[in-house]
Amino acid sequence: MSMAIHTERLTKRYGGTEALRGLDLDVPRGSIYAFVGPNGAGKTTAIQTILNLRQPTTGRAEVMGADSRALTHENFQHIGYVSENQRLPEWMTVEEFFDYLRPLYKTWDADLHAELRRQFDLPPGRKVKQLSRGMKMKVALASALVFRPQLLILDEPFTGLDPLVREELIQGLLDRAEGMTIFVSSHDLAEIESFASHVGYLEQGRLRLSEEMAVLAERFREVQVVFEGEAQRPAPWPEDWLPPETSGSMMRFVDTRQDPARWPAAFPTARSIEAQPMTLRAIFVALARSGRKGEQQ
Ligand SMILES: Nc1ncnc2c1ncn2[C@@H]1O[C@H](COP(=O)(O)OP(=O)(O)OP(=O)(O)O)[C@@H](O)[C@H]1O
Repeated sequence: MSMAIHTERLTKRYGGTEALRGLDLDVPRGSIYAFVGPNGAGKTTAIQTILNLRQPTTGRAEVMGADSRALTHENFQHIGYVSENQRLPEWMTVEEFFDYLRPLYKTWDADLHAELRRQFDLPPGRKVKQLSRGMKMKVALASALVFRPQLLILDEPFTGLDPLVREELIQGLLDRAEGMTIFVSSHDLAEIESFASHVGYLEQGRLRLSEEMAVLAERFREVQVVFEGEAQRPAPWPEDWLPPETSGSMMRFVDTRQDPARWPAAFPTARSIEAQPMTLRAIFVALARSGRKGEQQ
């Protein structure tokens, strides 16, 4: 079966800015795929191109087996999309908005609508423009879940929301996740780490890594080396170790292919070598820092 999302050498140029530079992305069906990366890495551009809201400069994308440039109303019956910048019809009440959407979807689920309304505590008679940011995101998410899409694409759904609202949104999402593919871009790494099955790290329009979250967590280790005297780095520095930070007799680096057997040979004058697992946030910071160093070289 095809991937939920598949892109091949996707590029997108805005004038002189290359937002996507040959993006090859595969999102397995049924996964909860976290799409992360520094500001300006191209996440929103990738999402908009995948959804045919923007045209690629070169390359192609497929969504649930269909070419992104040929997506029809029929395809969008199975694709939900919620974005941080989404505009909702401010002049409508919450209920009018749902009444407006209902006839557009064959798979609209009235029971699920009632359930979401209860779970998210949506005020049916309130005008959208009078809702708080968190409430608006709940309305947007409910409107994307209620027709039971096969693929749900979320672009920064948690930005600017308080921790309780985030928790409620995530719960609302996970309660309905079965059988669905969820592709979510976010900077809220602690939240993302708690529920994503896969992660892709985008850097300057290209994927630097894409894998199962558990594999990533197993692969990355922060290694701290304390030396007898001055810290000494091996030459050449291994390619799969991120650049070290050194202070006096101490060195810290990230081994991206956890391989403790190599450490003693690389640091013959070490007094101690200790390694720690890393959170997704720590992995992100290490990758972003090394990406920035790479840019400066
Ligand atoms: N409409 C546009 N016109 C010109 N440049 C754009 C446009 N939209 C995005 N860009 C540029 O393309 C690059 C990628 O932007 P994009 O918004 O896709 O990144 P992002 O990863 O979603 O960033 P963030 O995490 O900050 O939301 C950036 O350099 C941005 O300035």
